[in-house]
Amino acid sequence: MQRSHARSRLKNKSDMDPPLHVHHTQPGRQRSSLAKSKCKPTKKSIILVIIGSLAIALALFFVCYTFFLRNRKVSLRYSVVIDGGSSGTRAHVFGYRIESGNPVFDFRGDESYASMKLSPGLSSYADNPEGASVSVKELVEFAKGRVPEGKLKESDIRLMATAGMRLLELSVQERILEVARRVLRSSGFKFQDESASVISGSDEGIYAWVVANHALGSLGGDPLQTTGIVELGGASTQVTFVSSEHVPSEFSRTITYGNVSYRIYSHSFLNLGQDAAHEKLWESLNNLAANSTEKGIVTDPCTPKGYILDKNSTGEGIVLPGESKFTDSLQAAGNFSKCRSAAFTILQEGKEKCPYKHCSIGSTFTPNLRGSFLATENFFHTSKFFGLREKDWLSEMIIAGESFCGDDWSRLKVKHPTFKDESLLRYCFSSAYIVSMLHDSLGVALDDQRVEFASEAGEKGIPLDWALGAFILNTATATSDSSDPHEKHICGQIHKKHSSVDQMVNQSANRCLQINNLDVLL
Ligand SMILES: Nc1nc2c(ncn2[C@@H]2O[C@H](COP(=O)(O)OP(=O)(O)OP(=O)(O)O)[C@@H](O)[C@H]2O)c(=O)[nH]1
Ligand SMILES: [Ca+2]
Repeated sequence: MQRSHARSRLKNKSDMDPPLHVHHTQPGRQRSSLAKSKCKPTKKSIILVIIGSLAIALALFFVCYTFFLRNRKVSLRYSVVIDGGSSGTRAHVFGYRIESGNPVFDFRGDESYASMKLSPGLSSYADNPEGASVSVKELVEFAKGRVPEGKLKESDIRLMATAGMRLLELSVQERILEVARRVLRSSGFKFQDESASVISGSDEGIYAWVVANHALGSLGGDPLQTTGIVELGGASTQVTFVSSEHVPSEFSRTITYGNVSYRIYSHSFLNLGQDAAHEKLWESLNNLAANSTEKGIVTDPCTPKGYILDKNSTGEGIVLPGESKFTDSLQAAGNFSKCRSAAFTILQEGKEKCPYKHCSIGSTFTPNLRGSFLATENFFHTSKFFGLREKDWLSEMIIAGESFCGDDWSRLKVKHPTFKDESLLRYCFSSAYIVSMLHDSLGVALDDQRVEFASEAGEKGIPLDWALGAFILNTATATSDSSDPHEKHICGQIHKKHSSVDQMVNQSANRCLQINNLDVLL
C-alpha cells in the first residue's frame, strides 16, 4: 500500500502537497478518493523504484564479486618466470591453486596469467651489463603488481635466459646474470641465485613440448600420439618430438607423466634462429662484396630490389644489425629461389662433419620428423603476415615468398605502410628460410597437413610459450615435494648428457621429476 501511496504521491505534483484549501466533500468519500488517487502508482515512480532496485542489486553484486575476487586471489599461489630471449625479455606471472595436492592451472583470466614484454633482450647489454637492471626492475614491478603483497615472499621468481645469452661469452653472461640476480634478490619474491640462469636449448625445447601437449591433453597418453614442436626463434631454432627411431643419448630426454614415459628428441640449433641466420647471410654477402673486384657487384637475393640504404639519411636510414650492410658493390636483388638456396647453404654448413647416419641440418642428427607438429614463433609470425591458410601453408609460403622477394621495395612500402623498414625487410628471407628449413632440410612435404603454424593450442588457446611449460614442470615438481606422502606420484628422470641444464632440471633429474596428473582448469 505504502508503495502505491508513494507512487501516487509522485505521479502528480499537486497530489504531493496537501491543498491549502480543503474541498467540502464527505470526509469518508474525500479520504477514499484521496486514498484512491494516492494509491495509483505513477509511471515515473515505477521507473525510479526499478532503477533504485537495480542500483542496489548492482552494488551488492559488486561487493560480493570484489570479495570473491579478493578471496580467490588470496587463495591462489603465484609463480613468476622471466624469459630472457634474444629479441626481448618477458615476465610471465602465473596464479594457481593446489587441490588435493595437485596444482590447478588456468591460463585465462587476469589473476591466473599475465605477461609483459620489453625489448631489447638481455644479450643486448653485453657491453653494458648494468643496463640490464632497468628492464629486469620494470618486469619485477609488473609482476609485483599482479601478486598480492602478502604472497610475495612465498611466490618464486626465476629468470631463464635463452639463445641470445647462450651466444655470449660465459663471463659476459655471468655479469649480466649477476645484475639480474641483484635486482631479483631485493624484489621481495622468493629467489635464490641459481634461479637466474641460461637454460640449455634442449630444456627450452622440452618446456615448449610440455605446454603444447598439456594444452592438447596428450600428456599421459600414447607417446606416439603426442605433438612435436618446431620453434623458429630469433637466435635459435628448437626441434622437439617423440621419435620412433633410435635417438643418440646426447639428443635424448625422458619425461615421465603419470605412468607413461616419453623419450623425446630435443635439440636447439644455436645461431640458426631467423634473425641470427639472416645476420649470417648479410655477413657473408658483405665479405663477398668487400673482396669483390672493383667492378664486381654482389647481389642480395633476400632483399627486395630497390632497397637502398641511404648512408646520409638520419633516422629513416636503416642500420641493419651490425654495421651498414649495403655498400656500393652489394645490391638488393630480391629473388626467392636464390634466397632459398642461400638459406639452404646456411642450414647445411658443417654437413661434411656429420658423425651420425644422417644429419638434416649442419652436422646435427635429427630423426625423420614423424607425427604432428606445431610450428611456432617466426613460422607463425611470417605465415600470419602473408595471410596463409592452415592448409598447404608451406607450399603457399613459396608462392607468397616469390611474390614478396620479387616485388619492388617502394611498392612493398606502399602495400605495408604500417611496417617499419627493419621488420618489412625480414619477410623475404623469412619465407625462404622457412621453406628451406622445413622442406629442403627437415624433409616436411609441402602438402603435409601434420605440420601447422600456431601461437597457441587447445580449445582455450593456451599460449605456446616455453615459459608456461617451465612453470608447469616447476610447479609439478615443487608440489610433489610438498604433497602428502600417500599421494601417487611417479618419478621421472630427465636424462641429460653433454650440456648444462638449468637448476630445476638438474634437481628433477637427480631427485626425479614428479609430474602428477595436473588438473587444468581450461
Ligand atoms: N614478424 C614478426 N616477428 C616477430 C613478432 N614478434 C616477435 N617476432 C620475431 O619472432 C622471434 C621471436 O621468437 P622468440 O622465441 O621470442 O625469440 P627470442 O626469444 O627473442 O629469441 P631466442 O633467444 O632465440 O628464443 C624473433 O625473431 C622476433 O623478431 C611479430 O609480431 N612479428
Ligand atoms: Ca624464445
